[in-house]
Amino acid sequence: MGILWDSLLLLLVVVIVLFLVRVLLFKTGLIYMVKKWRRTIFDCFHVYQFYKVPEFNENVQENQLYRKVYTYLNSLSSIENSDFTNLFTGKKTNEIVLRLDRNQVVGDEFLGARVCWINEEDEEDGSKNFVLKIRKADKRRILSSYLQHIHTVSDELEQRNTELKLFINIGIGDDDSRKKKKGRWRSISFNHPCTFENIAMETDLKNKVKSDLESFLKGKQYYNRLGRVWKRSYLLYGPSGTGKSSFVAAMANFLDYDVYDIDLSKVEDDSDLKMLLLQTRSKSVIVIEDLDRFLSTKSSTVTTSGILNFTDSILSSCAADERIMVFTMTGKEQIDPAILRPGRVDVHIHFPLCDFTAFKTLANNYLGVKEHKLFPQVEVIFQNGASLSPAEIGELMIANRNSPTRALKYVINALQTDGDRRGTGRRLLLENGSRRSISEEVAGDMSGPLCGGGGSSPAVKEIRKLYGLLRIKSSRKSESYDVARD
Ligand SMILES: Nc1ncnc2c1ncn2[C@@H]1O[C@H](COP(=O)(O)OP(=O)(O)OP(=O)(O)O)[C@@H](O)[C@H]1O
Ligand SMILES: [Mg+2]
Repeated sequence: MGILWDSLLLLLVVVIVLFLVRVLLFKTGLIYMVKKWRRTIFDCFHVYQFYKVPEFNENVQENQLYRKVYTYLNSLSSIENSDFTNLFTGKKTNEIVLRLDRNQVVGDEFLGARVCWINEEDEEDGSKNFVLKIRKADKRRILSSYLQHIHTVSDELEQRNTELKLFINIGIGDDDSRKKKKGRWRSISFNHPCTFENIAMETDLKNKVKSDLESFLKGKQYYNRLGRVWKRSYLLYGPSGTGKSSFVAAMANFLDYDVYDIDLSKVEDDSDLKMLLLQTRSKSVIVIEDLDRFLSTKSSTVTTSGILNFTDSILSSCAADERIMVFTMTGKEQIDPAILRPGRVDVHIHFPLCDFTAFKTLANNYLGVKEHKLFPQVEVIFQNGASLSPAEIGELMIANRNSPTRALKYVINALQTDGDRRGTGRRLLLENGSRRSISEEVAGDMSGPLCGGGGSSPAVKEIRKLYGLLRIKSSRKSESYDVARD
């Protein structure tokens, strides 16, 4: 009897002690330490194999697998259990996304096997790798199907994530760029709202460009059969403020392509330009803005032949395909014809100053006005040869959007005082070397929201800042669309 009581008492004591230990472990967080020790002890009885997935290959070209692993790991719920995780706001309101921090470990399970990923980042040269740690005993059984699984999941996630990216190149001398292993492109989300519908442009021309882009998208086999790289190049030329950059954004949105905006002033030399091209991804629009201005600068380090090689040398066949290249410039007269020859630049699109049709599109888009009693007057002014850029007209309309009549009066005034590019007005302006900008003129003459302090409103300043005082005369009669060759 006494032994029975003793045993029961002992059992009770053991249960109480176990309960207290459990409370202690869970309340204090000691449990995590215990788990860690247990894992370390188990690790001693296993042989592991490591696989490294570097961000770039030896030519600093992006490793596609790295991007897939990145997408996959950041979708795992176990990322929460990593010791250090970054929190970012997501695309939706109140959404928070988790991102693995550098040199952190995240665990995963596949077909009953446990694997680990380490997000390695070298502090010295900035190179990044994912390292997969897998038991040798499991390797043969799961490795290839696990990698396949990562491919499938990340492809699905990427398809769901329709966010486009804008890449900009940084200079060799910029902050951490000496750490060459990080590559030269930096990206941000590309949220430009411009679509072809927003652009005031001949409908016919717009449709031609759209169908050209559509047939490009479907043309993989066709290009392959011809033995040509699957890419297409466009030249957008015309005066400032006529919508060239907006058109590039509309193209990217139409195609669902990322945009690579090459800042030539940050390019060291021709071979640097080649490296930048090699580091671009497929399904992208590669833009070089204001090419004419850059090539006319004597001090530029990138040469015409560098641009030629960039557009169609053997090198371009080594870079990712399914690319659109776009060059913008004010006029193509000064450009070496070799750069613009068919094959290098397939389509030339002229962006003229506003005509009456474009003006009506702008009035509809900006003011919601399809017809107005002032339209005939505006039409006559355009017929007499006056014109402004869509940007200038658009700014006046935005600033007066609450009153279409006032907006149209401003536009009429601006066209009359400043729009005659062929008249004496322009010559005088050039001779004097200075003048009041259109908006200042308008503000001085008319009442309205723009009038505060003789044209010092933000809209006026903006126009002046953006488009300068002297603009280049454009030939409005030129053929707008010219498919150079395909
Ligand atoms: N054809 C157009 N249709 C609608 N909006 C336009 C058009 N052209 C210009 N705009 C408006 O004017 C502004 C400036 O246009 P954008 O920057 O595209 O001109 P740009 O031709 O690239 O000028 P620049 O040669 O100075 O770079 C944009 O906000 C755009 O909305
Ligand atoms: Mg532009």
